[in-house]
Amino acid sequence: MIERIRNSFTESIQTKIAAADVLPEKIAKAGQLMVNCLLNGGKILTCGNGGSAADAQHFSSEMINRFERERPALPAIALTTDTSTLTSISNDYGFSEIFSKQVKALGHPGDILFAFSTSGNSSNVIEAMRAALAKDMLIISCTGKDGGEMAGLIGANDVEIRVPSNSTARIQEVHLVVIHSLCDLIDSTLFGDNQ
Ligand SMILES: O=C(CO)[C@@H](O)[C@H](O)[C@H](O)[C@H](O)COP(=O)(O)O
Ligand SMILES: [Zn+2]
Repeated sequence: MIERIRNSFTESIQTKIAAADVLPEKIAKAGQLMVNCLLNGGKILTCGNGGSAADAQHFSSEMINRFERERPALPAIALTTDTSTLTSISNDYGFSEIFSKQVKALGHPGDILFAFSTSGNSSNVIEAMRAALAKDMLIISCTGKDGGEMAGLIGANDVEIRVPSNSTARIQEVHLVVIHSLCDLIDSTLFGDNQ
């Protein structure tokens, strides 16, 4: 038991070290896109399944409420939380449309879709990306493994932040660091260096 626990910590640390080598430029570009979006009056829509749904909500709550300092509320919407909307879309159309219908309803040109999927192959997240493209929104994706089908939907102005790992759990653990890095970039760029 103790050895298994130690292995989880070691693997998580090693994945984060590998990610620190390859992801900073992608995260910096994503942070700049988010800052530009917010300065232009846009908002950020987030989505994902399971642990990635929690990640989507984690990010939007830090935008709407706060991260590490007092500052104005920032506009973000997690598309994972309205059970009436989620169940009715699933029931009437199908699970793969639960996010895309919300993107069609709420998304505007210049808004950002922040999409989480460790495999890059969740159909509802893929459909959300397609809906965002049709709305002239930008896409920032947090993925892992080989990027899946989502990787093929990323355009020149979008950003894919792909964690170099094949483990869903380890990928999710790095996604949380990415979320907090983005919050820090947004706050420091918009409201000054707090360090
Ligand atoms: O949190 C975990 C595993 O750590 C799971 O709940 C996981 O999020 C679910 O299996 C998701 O459905 C996986 O979807 P995805 O990351 O491949 O898009
Ligand atoms: Zn998990």
